[in-house]
Amino acid sequence: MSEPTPHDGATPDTVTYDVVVLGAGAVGENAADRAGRLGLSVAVVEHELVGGECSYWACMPSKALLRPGAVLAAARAVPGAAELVQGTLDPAAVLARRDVFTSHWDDHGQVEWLDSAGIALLRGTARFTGPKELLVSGEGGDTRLIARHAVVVATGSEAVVPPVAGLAEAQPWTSREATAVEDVPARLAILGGGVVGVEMAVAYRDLGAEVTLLVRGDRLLTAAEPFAAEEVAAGLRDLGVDLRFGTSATAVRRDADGVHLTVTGPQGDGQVDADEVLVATGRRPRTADLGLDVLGLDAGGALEVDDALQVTGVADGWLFAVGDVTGRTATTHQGKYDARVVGDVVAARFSGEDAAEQAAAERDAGEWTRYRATADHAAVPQVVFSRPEVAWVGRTEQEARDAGLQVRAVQYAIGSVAGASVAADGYAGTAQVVLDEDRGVIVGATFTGPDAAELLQAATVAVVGEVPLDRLWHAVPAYPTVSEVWLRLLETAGL
Ligand SMILES: Cc1cc2nc3c(=O)[nH]c(=O)nc-3n(C[C@H](O)[C@H](O)[C@H](O)COP(=O)(O)OP(=O)(O)OC[C@H]3O[C@@H](n4cnc5c(N)ncnc54)[C@H](O)[C@@H]3O)c2cc1C
Ligand SMILES: NC(=O)c1ccc[n+]([C@@H]2O[C@H](COP(=O)([O-])OP(=O)(O)OC[C@H]3O[C@@H](n4cnc5c(N)ncnc54)[C@H](O)[C@@H]3O)[C@@H](O)[C@H]2O)c1
Repeated sequence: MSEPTPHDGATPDTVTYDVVVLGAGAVGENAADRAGRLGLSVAVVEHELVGGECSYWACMPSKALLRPGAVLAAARAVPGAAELVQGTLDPAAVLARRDVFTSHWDDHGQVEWLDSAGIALLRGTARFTGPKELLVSGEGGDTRLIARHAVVVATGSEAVVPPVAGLAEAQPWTSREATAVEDVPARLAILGGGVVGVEMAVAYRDLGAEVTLLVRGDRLLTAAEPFAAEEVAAGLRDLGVDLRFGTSATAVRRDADGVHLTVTGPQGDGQVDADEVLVATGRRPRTADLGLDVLGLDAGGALEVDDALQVTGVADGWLFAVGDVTGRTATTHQGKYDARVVGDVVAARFSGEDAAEQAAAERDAGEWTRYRATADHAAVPQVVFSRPEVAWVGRTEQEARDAGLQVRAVQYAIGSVAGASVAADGYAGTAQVVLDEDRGVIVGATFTGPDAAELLQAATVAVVGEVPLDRLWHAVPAYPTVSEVWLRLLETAGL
């Protein structure tokens, strides 16, 4: 391994590493790990908790909040078990289990992992002072940090609070407060019908809150198939969520009785009263304070990258970016995929003689090689852990048509397969594949229903592998499983 060294002739608090990763979220951690595998020295800089948003305020705590309600619903759908499941969730026990998943917001375990992987950790806030040069401001003072070869920016994203009169002053929740809650409010108002709004509406209904979900458009989850969004809307209403489409908050005020939202919608103007208001109106890349202007880049914007995750418009090929900060991926799994790619690219390009073969392979790399993040364009999986769950991969029918593909969408009611009827009485869910008629392959798939997420990987393999339908016909699903829907989809498609 090439050792980190004090910078020649510089002050003692200047350190140099081959590769510097900014941000130790799930994505930065993965990039750092792979970049170091061929011997480069790697440091990550982190100013909050090692593990980032996903571990402490996003994926893990939100799924820990959602899982108990899903289990309860599953038990209630099976007579014999249903009779034993009485009452509602125990919020204190749900939150206690959530606290275990967040390690009580202590990053000790993740720091140990960094250490075991040979990655140095610098605690503090990083800011560029020039190409490959950063200032890290931490509790112990400032450190000049030099990257010998490459910098990978993985600083993530943060919630946007829209400019609604009085909203910021009313101290709204973002996803951070919603996932780290200690006392469940009796009434929660949510702004935004995207993934965060939908998941938190389910979680807080499960925890016993009255939930009002305000959606300015006419549908939920705009990236999903319209039929899936409609099923989620019906599911929220069944749970007792007050779901209002075409409704915006125009002013917000907090007083001793809680928060009061002035809203305008199809029924005219009105007021929604709640104890807390959750803003779930999207996120922006964390680049505002990174000093990007010294590199000639726009502060506050996403860092645009190519398929090798190299930032476009920066000379000499030393700057890379991955994860939410790129605006290219918005999930942990896809960000980590890009992180594996960027780590391999950096290791191959900069490890010198130790990696001559890899360097040549990387130089000549094309689509679907380990050095190019091709799946980001064609096969991104997404799961919304709502009730019903929604899982999709690849293109929606409309996206495929917009891309000029000749497609046909084929649907099947999942509840009609034997495995689903065993899994739950009244299993409600839909499977759809989008078929490219010219090539005879699947370019997109969507599943709704209990545990729909677990149907997704088979679809992802089919899309990434561009498996011809007449070969897929030979992939026989076991009986009686929910996956049998694959056979029914192919039969419906005419095989
Ligand atoms: C409520 C919620 C639920 C979600 N659920 C899921 C899910 O179930 N599945 C899924 O795949 N995705 C989910 N996501 C998305 C997922 O959380 C993000 O895609 C993922 O966290 C992005 O990882 P990242 O490493 O790019 O950024 P982050 O996790 O935000 O990490 C960036 C790190 O950089 C640090 N940092 C920033 N600036 C600096 C600086 N200047 N100096 C030093 N350190 C800095 C930050 O402190 C942070 O630790 C969810 C998001 C939300 C909000
Ligand atoms: N299960 C998962 O994978 C998961 C879970 C949660 C979040 N995430 C990720 O986190 C990201 C952020 O989620 P999100 O739900 O905040 O964003 P989003 O972009 O999914 O949804 C934001 C919603 O807010 C609406 N909106 C925007 N501005 C508004 C305004 N001024 N007033 C009213 N409504 C407004 C939008 O129309 C949209 O419906 C997503 O990209 C998602 O991929 C993933």
